[in-house]
Order: sequence, then structure tokens, then C-alpha cells
Amino acid sequence: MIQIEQLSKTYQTKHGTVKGVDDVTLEVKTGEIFGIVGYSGAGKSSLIRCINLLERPTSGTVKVGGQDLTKLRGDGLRKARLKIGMIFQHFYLISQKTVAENISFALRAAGTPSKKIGPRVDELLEMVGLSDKRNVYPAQLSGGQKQRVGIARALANEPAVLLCDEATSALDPNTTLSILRLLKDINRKLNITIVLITHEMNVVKEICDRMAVMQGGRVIEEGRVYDIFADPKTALTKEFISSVVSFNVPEEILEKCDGTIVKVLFKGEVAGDGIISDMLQSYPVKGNFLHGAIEYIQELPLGIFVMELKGDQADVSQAIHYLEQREAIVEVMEHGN
Ligand SMILES: Nc1ncnc2c1ncn2[C@@H]1O[C@H](COP(=O)(O)OP(=O)(O)OP(=O)(O)O)[C@@H](O)[C@H]1O
Repeated sequence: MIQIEQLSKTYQTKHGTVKGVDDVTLEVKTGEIFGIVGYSGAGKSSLIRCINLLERPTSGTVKVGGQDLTKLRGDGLRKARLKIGMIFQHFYLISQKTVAENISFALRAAGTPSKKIGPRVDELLEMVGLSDKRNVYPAQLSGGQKQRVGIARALANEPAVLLCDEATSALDPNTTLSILRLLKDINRKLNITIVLITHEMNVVKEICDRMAVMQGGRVIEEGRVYDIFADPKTALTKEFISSVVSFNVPEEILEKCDGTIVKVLFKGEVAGDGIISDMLQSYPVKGNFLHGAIEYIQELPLGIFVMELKGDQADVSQAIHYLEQREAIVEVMEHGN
């Protein structure tokens, strides 16, 4: 649905050329929620703004629904953009207009006939849960309500794609959750493709199907959110994951351990603790649990255990091998003495 190919965006500044996006190739499928995560300066905004050509790429192509937007200009581009809605961190509502007027503004701009505007605004307000705020001004709304107006406005012209630029970064955790649930609801009901950029991994964990990690303008890792949480490849991705899923065992506890410390992950419905007890019965090793949790990512369980395994090194190695054969992902964090 969205095909980004060899896309680069460079900026000319008085200090020289800055690469915002550096040779990115990505595909976002129809109807999925795709998250792009990275620290400040990674190139997320530049990339998302190239998707609707708010920024014109320096090179490369962006196809939405098979149409290469980089080939369009003027009216053609304006029409194509109507099929791509966008919401922003700071909402950008018009303060002198009521909630209904903010939404109808988008409909008018797209040439919607007057008699269709009222009913469509009502429909959109109901969708975002703001029917009772029709005639109030943005200043009278909370941050979460403002973003709901932003979402209604972005959906006004029935876009196929919704771009979310740090849409929850100005909101508190509870409001963030309610906006993310609304986005997921809209995605499922309308089959709209959502691309969101964020520096918060919990946002990705909450609603995204697939994700990419950006650093220095490049995509350094991409895949299913669940798979990336289970088996991250790069140090940066691991860092992002550790901000929402902790495998940390206090240093004082680790210092008391003289066995081999292993992190064990079980994907999906596999009952991790059952496999571990099978292992302990089958091999002459002792196991101490130091940390254990079942995380749910997109409603799929991911079992995470940190254990100390004690025994003869050869037996410990065999026990680890047994876990791997039972489809666990095992990482040795510290070898025993
Ligand atoms: N208009 C611009 N002019 C010059 N340099 C820019 C411009 N926009 C972005 N950059 C540079 O491009 C790089 C990527 O910036 P970008 O804003 O895309 O990153 P980001 O991941 O979205 O970060 P943030 O969350 O802080 O916006 C940075 O080095 C930034 O300084």
C-alpha cells in the first residue's frame, strides 16, 4: 500500500548538508498499523513528512496505493493528499473556530457539497466520542479531546492512510492510552492504514503490528513488533525495549550468584515454566528464578525469565541446549564460575 523506495532527504544549512533520511526502503501493508521509532534527530519526522510530500524527497520514490506521489505536483498532488490524513503532536486546531467548524473546514477545502457537511461532521464526532463538544472552542478542550478533534478532521475526507506525527507525545499516560485505543478502533473499523512516528516504545507495543527503528536517517531494524520484542537485533532496539520491558536484576542479587545467568524467552502460547521444570528434571542442574514475567504484545504472550543455572558446566550447556530445542530463545548473560 505504501512503498517507500531508496528515499533520501537532505537539507542545505549554513553549516553544510544534513541528511534527514538516508536511503530508506520500506513497505507498509494495507490496513496495518506501522510504527517508526527513534530518538530525536533520527529522521522520523522527515520520513513521515515525505510520505505525503509535505517534504519533497531529494531522491527516491513514495507510492501510495500504487501512485508515485513524487511524480505529482499542483492539483494532482493536492487530490492525492486528500487520501492521506495527518495528525500532529500539537494538534494545530484553529482556535477561533468551534470543534464542528474545525472539522467542516477540511470538508469544505475538499469541495464537499454543503448539505453533506453537517451529517458528516456529526458522524465524525460520534466516531471520536465528542458529539457533546460540537459547538465548543479548542481552548475549552483537554489535550486528549483536542487530539480527538484532530483525528476527526484527519478522517473527514475518508483517507486510506493516516499519518500520526508524535500524536500522543503531549498527553499524559492515561490519555495516551485512550487515544491509542481510538486509533486502533478506527484502524479495525475502517481498515485505514496507519503510520505513526514516536520516541516512545510503549506506543508501538500498544498498537502497532509492525515497526521500524531509525537511527541517523536510516532504518536499522524492522519487522513484526512481537518478533522484535522477542529477539531484537541491534543495541538501540534493545535499549528501546528495555524502556518498557525490564529484564533487569539488581546488581546486589547478581553479585551473590556464582552460577550461569541466562535470559530465557518463550514465544506465543508455549508454557515457559512447564518447559523449565522439564529441563530441571532432565538435567542435574539447579535453577533459581531471578526474574519472571509474561508480557502481552498485541495480545500475544511473551514469557521472559532470568535464571541462575548451577551445576557442572557441561550439564548447564546441555540444559540450555534443551531449552533451545523447545523453541526458547536463550541468552547467556553471565557465565558461571
Ligand atoms: N528543515 C530542516 N532543515 C535543516 N535540517 C533539518 C530540517 N529538518 C530536519 N533536519 C535535520 O534532519 C535530521 C532528522 O531530523 P528529524 O526532525 O526528521 O528527526 P526526528 O527523528 O523526527 O527528530 P524529532 O523527534 O526531534 O523531530 C536532524 O539532523 C535535523 O536536524
